[in-house]
Amino acid sequence: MSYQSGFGNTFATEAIPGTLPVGRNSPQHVAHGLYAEQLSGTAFTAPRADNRRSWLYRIRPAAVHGRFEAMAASRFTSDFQQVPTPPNPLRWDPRPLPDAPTDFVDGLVTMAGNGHPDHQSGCGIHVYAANRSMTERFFYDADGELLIVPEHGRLRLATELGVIDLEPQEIAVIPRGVRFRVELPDGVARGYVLENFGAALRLPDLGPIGSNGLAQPRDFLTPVAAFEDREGAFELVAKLGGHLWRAPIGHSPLDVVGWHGNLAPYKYDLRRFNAIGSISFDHPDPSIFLVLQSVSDTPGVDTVDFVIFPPRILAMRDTFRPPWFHRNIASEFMGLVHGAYDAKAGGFVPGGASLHNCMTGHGPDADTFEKAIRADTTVPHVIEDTMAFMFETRCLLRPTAFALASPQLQADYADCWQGLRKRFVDPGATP
Ligand SMILES: O=C(O)Cc1cc(O)ccc1O
Ligand SMILES: [Fe+2]
Repeated sequence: MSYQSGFGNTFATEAIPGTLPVGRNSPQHVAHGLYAEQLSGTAFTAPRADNRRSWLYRIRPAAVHGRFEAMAASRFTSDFQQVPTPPNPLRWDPRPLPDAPTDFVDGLVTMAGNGHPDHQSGCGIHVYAANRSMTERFFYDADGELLIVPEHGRLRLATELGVIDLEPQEIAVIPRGVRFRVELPDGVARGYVLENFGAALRLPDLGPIGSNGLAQPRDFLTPVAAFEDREGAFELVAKLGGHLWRAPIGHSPLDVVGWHGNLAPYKYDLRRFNAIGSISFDHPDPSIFLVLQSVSDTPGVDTVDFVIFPPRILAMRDTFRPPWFHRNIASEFMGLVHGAYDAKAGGFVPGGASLHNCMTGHGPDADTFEKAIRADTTVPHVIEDTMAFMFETRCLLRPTAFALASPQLQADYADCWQGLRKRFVDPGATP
């Protein structure tokens, strides 16, 4: 498997030499009898720094397929108004792996979200559990870009623009509209998906951190061109306007022999993240762990942030080192892909999830608190074997009816704080 390195770079790649036209995009005749097709991911007139588009040279244009018919209502949805959103902290155990044959698309269920794809704002948060590779079936999401976070089992993402091999602790991003299928090299797979309806994810500015640190551009990998020349009775599934549609297609749409441009899928190994933290005192805001952001029209207030909590060393002295108790305007959906999370002694396990919505009080559980106030903060504490993440949103994250009725929802989650006894000693009170 080979990749091209760099975030948002303009790439040029061909699986057959001489495929790409030189000095132009759409010659009268494309090499090898291919069709030229542009895929644009931003408005044609978007500023150059934001503008994303690629030119695809393919065996058949994307328009060659049968008529789309609506699929039955699915648990993979953009309907976030199904039920009122409770202010309770919510936490889920991992979803069991399926017994019945289930591919990646069938295995997607929506946990929460906000906004709507019609308005290009907000996001859907989904989890997948699958046990069957897609072979005769292809998918694209016109509603949003997909950030895939595997937790269990590897994925092979065969996309129009090339093949990405992905394992837990890595992530992949598939741009809006790019067709792909998902193979499961381990036979089973489970993980999380962020469907970003807003502006394409980008690397944050680093401000005073300087020109290096956090996720570094060269660690983002985009596949080289790879194509399939396959014919058969296949199916193309699309998500548009919050609904799933299916059309018959007589060939593999992964038939792009060469492409150039800056709109392309990519992967990133979260273990490459260069964590920055406090080396004096106090626990910093989690924005120091920002990997990718979808900026909104309000400066500094993102539609959605992808944040990770990677292995790191806590050196802060005379400090309560775990995350503080807090209430935020932002809403926080968390998942765990490896190990344990330092704010929760138990109950939050790989494949599980939690949701702390706007202004819902939360923080370290009672056990973590007790340990942290006893810790010797003159010595560094090495946090190893961990990889938690957060999808943090500007707007309320509304759980679906499915998520709230799920048998994996932990009825007793809020109990983890109820043992935080009163410690107050009023110095003015008579003993
Ligand atoms: O709630 C959480 O565990 C996520 C989180 C971590 C942190 O270090 C600071 C704030 C925050 O919301
Ligand atoms: Fe939080």
